[in-house]
Amino acid sequence: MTLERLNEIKKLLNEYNYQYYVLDNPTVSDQEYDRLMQELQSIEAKHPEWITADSPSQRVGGEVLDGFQKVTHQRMMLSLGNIFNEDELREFDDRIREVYPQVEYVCELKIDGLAVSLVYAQGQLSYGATRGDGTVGEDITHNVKTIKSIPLSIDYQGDFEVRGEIYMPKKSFEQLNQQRKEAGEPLFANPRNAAAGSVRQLDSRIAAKRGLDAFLYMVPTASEVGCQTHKEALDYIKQLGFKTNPMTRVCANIQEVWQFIMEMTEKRQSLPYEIDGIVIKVNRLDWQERLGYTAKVPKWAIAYKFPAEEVITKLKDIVFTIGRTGQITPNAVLEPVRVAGSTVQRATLHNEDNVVSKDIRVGDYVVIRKAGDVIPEVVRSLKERRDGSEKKFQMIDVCPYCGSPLVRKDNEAAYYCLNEHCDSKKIERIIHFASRDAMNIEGLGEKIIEQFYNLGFVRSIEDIYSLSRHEQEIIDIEGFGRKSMDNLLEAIEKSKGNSMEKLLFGLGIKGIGAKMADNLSKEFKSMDALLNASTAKLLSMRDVGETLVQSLNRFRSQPQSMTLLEHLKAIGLNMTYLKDTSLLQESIFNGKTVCVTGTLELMTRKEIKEYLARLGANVTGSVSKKTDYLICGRDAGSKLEKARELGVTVLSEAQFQEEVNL
Ligand SMILES: NC(=O)c1ccc[n+]([C@@H]2O[C@H](COP(=O)([O-])OP(=O)(O)OC[C@H]3O[C@@H](n4cnc5c(N)ncnc54)[C@H](O)[C@@H]3O)[C@@H](O)[C@H]2O)c1
Ligand SMILES: [Zn+2]
Repeated sequence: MTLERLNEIKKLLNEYNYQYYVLDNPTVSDQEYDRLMQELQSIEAKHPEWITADSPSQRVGGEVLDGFQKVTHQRMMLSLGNIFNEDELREFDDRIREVYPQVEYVCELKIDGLAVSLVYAQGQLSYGATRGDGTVGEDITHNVKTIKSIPLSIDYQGDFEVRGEIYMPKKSFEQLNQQRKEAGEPLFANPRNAAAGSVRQLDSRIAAKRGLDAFLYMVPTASEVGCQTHKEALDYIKQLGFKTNPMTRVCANIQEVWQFIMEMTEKRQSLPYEIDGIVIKVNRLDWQERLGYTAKVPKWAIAYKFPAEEVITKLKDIVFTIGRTGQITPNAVLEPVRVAGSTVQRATLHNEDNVVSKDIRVGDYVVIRKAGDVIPEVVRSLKERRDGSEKKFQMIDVCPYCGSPLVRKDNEAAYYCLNEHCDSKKIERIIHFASRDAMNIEGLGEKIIEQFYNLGFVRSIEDIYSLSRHEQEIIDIEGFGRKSMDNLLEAIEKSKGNSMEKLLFGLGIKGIGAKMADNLSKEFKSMDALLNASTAKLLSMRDVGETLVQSLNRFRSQPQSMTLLEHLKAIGLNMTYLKDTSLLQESIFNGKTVCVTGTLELMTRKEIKEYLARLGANVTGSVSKKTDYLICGRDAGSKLEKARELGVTVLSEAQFQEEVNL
C-alpha cells in the first residue's frame, strides 16, 4: 500500500518537475508540490530501503535542454532544504548549535527566480550557466549579457565564480503577461517561470526585452579571497560591482531570525520582486565547510517557505453546489481577487458545521487561502470589519436543484439530495460517459466534472464537446493551467474517433455493460443498425434477454435519447464499430493494454496505434503495472527500463510484425 503510494508520488513529482523545470509551465501550485515532497520524504524516512537514486527527493531540480551548450559546474549547484514553521526552524537551529553553540546566521530574501552561476576569467565574464541538474547546467551567456546589472568585467584577475538569482521584477512580469494576453499567447504562471523561460531563449533579443535582473548571493571560493564569513563575501562582491540584496541581515540567534521572517512576511507584498521565503545561512565559512552537505542540499543553510498565500476579499453570497453522490456543498461567491497568480471568485466553505463554527456571514470580509487544491478555501471572517448588515448563514433544507428535502447522514457533516432524478444523476451520467471504459477522456475525472457542472460549463454530455467555448474561464480557475487545458481539449477531440462500443457503453443504458456493448457493436456494426434492430433479432443473440431488450426499447423510444445521439453525430462522433472482427479472434492483443516506444522503422506511430486499435488493444502512452505489452522501436529509453522492471512482455517492432503476420 505505502510502496504503491510512494511510486505514485514519485511519478507525480517527476511529472511536475518536468513541467516546472523543462517546460517552465507548472500545472500545480508550489504548495501542492511541497506537500507531496514532504509526504515522499516521510515515507522514505520510514523505509530507507525504498530510497532509489532517481527519487525526486535525491535530485536537484531540472534537466538540461537540447539546443544549449552544456556546462559542467566546477562545484555542484545545490538546492535548499525547506521548512515551513517556527518549530522546524528551531529544530534546524538545534542541530547546528549541537556543533556550534555560538552560531550566527545570515538571513536573506529567497528571491523567486532561477539560480545562475557567473564565471569570470582575467576579469572578463567568460560564461553564465543555469543550475540544470546541479552537476551540468545550460550555457546562457548570451542572455546573461543582456542583464544590465551584471558586470561584464570586474576588477579581479584570477578565476572567479559568483552565484545568484536571475529574476523578473513584478512590473516586467505584468507587462509581459499583458502583451502575451493581447497576442493570444499562453501566460506565464509566475515570475519565476517567466524568468526561466526568458533566459532559455536561443535568441538573446527576446531575453533583452524581458526586463530581467539579478541578485548575487554566494561566492564558492570566498575563503580563498580572504573572507571569513558569508557576510564578508557579500560585501566583497558588492565592492566588485555586483548587485546584492539590501534586505540581508546578520542575526545573533534564532529569535532574531524569526523576527526577520515576521518582518519580511509583512513587507513581502510591497517588494518590487517576488520572494517565496527566507534563506537562513550559517555565517562563518569554516563552519559551513565542516557542517557539509547531503547529496542535494547544504546542511548549513535552510529555506523557510511562506505559507500558502492569503488575501482578503468580500463575501458577496453563498451558493450551493451538488456533487455526484448528491452531496450539497456551500460555496462562497467572492469579490474577484488576485491570489498567488490567479483570480479567485469562488471558494469552498466545505459544509454547514464549518460555516457555523467559523461564523462566516454573507457581507463579511474573509481571508481566502489558495493552497494546492483546485478550489481555494475561506479560512476565516474578519469580524472586526462588520457593519451590522451581514447576514447570518442558514443551511438550506431542500435541494436547490429539485426541491427535495435534504438528508443528513449519520456521523456526516454533509447534506445529501437523494432524489433519483436530481442533478447529481446527471453529473453521474457525464462522469460515466467520460470514464476509462467508456469514452476514456483523460483529464475529465470526477472532481473536474463536478466542478464544471456547477460552474455551468458542462451540463450535459453534449456540452463536453463545446468546452473550448469556456477555455479562458477554465484556465482562470485556480490550478487549471494552459497545458492541462490543451491536453483536455485534445483528449476530448480524440474521443470522437472511438469505436462504437465505447460510446454505447458510455450512454449508460441499463443492462449494457462494457462487455455487452462490445457484443452488440460487433453484431450490428453501427449505432443506426442497433437502434433499428428488431426484438427478434436481438433476442436471437446469446446473452441477450428480455430485460435488456426492454431497457433498449425504453432508450430508443425516449426523444431526449435520440436527440442526444443526433447531436453527437452532428458533432462528429464516430458511430460505427471499428474493430476488425476477423483480426480480433486470433489477436493476442485483443483486450490487452499496449504501449509503443522508441523510433519505429516499419510503420509510423500513428499506423501502429490504429492497427493495434483494430486488433482490440487499448493503446496507452505510458508503462504501468496494467501494461501487457511494450512494443519497442530503436533507442527506447525509460519506458523500456520500466517495462523490464515490471516484468511487462517486450516485443521488438519486427517481432510485432511477425506476430500479426504483416
Ligand atoms: N509547482 C510545481 O510544479 C513545482 C515543480 C518543481 C518545483 N517546484 C518548486 O520549486 C521548489 C524546488 O526548487 P529548487 O530546487 O530550486 O529549490 P528551492 O527554490 O526551494 O530553493 C533553492 C533555490 O533557491 C534559490 N534562492 C533564492 N534566493 C536565494 C538565496 N538568497 N540564497 C540561496 N538560494 C536562493 C536558488 O535558486 C536555489 O537554487 C519546490 O519546493 C517547489 O516549491 C514547483
Ligand atoms: Zn435534488
